[in-house]
Amino acid sequence: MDRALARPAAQQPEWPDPEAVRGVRAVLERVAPVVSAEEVDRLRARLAAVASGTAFLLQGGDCAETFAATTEQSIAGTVDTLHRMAASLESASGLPVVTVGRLAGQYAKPRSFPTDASGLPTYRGDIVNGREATAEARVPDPDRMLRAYVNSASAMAVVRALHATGAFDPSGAFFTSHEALLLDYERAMSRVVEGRERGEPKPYDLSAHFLWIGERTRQPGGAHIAFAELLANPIGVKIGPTTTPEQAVAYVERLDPYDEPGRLTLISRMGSAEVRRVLPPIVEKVAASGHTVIWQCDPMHGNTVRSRNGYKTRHFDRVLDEIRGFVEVHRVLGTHPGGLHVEVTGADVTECLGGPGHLTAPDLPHRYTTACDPRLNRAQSLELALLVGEFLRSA
Ligand SMILES: O=C[C@H](O)[C@H](O)COP(=O)(O)O
Ligand SMILES: C=C(OP(=O)(O)O)C(=O)O
Repeated sequence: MDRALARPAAQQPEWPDPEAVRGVRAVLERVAPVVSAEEVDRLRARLAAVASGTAFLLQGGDCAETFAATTEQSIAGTVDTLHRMAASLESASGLPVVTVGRLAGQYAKPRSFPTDASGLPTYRGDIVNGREATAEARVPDPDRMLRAYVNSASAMAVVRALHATGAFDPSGAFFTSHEALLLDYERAMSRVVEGRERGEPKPYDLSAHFLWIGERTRQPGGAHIAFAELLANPIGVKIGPTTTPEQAVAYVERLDPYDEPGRLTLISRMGSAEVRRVLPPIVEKVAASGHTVIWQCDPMHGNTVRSRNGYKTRHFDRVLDEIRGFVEVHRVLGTHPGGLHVEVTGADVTECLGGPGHLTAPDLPHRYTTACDPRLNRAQSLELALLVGEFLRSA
């Protein structure tokens, strides 16, 4: 693992005190994991069905969880929203839905610029620095990794308790995920587990069941892909509009060398204007490679715009249109439009435009609380699931 992690790693904080980072890593290397290897294996088995076309994957939650907002109420709101979305998708498509939260660990954010509009170092998620606009808050603090671990473990305990009460269908097993971005944290949460995975001991990143590599850190020569290559977890890779079919095949060959359905999810986030043009040659070339990946649509990250009153936002109609394009592409090519990856919350926020409340730019300031990118609110999320269910039924 050390060799993989010695490669260039994009989007890492410049910790002021490397010795303190080593100390925190040493603590995290000994803590009880957030999830278990058995649960990770169970998710892989469920994802194998998605890859082979007999199930659907719904993944969603906050863009950036924050320590302050990791409350029982907010977790329950997100979990409930995802379960309701899953129920709509399941009844429309006739396929069982595997539900994976972007929660209990989604604390690190890749950013477009190293500084923000006021010239301060950018906020990189609560696991790295503080959101407050002061130079002091923005200094990367390795102790935040300990707080992220504690919050993730307590969020996971809330998730388990919610499911234990019988409030949700017990067959709708709930798994967790986040972007494997902050390598100091992810490596420290990895544990070599004996006797699994072809009988060989293999590292599991037990900070979550499913980890993905983001659009900004998927460089083939970089540390993130090399790290993911070593893990037994199911892995996702975000692929944006600059991805070539050859690059997609290279990811598949490296990250799924034994062609194990459920191991790799390619998460396309092309934007509604590009999906119908860019995705088909990628899908064709990957299909021709003989590997069975999960094709998942992230209709959020390619459709971000700035509103005229200065808010980062996304329009419900563009989000929906990217999903429609994604489903159309797969229907034409005979592949399975296997999943949806969305930024959603159970709260009644005003961050994305359109949808059932017909939100417009002047509505955005009312309840714009995201720590990074805009999320669909509960009503928008449920409407989206209903409409996507219709595409899946009629396609
Ligand atoms: O969630 C995705 C990225 O972290 C986010 O879009 C980056 O946002 P920025 O362009 O404001 O840095
Ligand atoms: C950063 C993210 O997306 P992307 O890597 O696709 O930009 C994300 O999903 O939080």
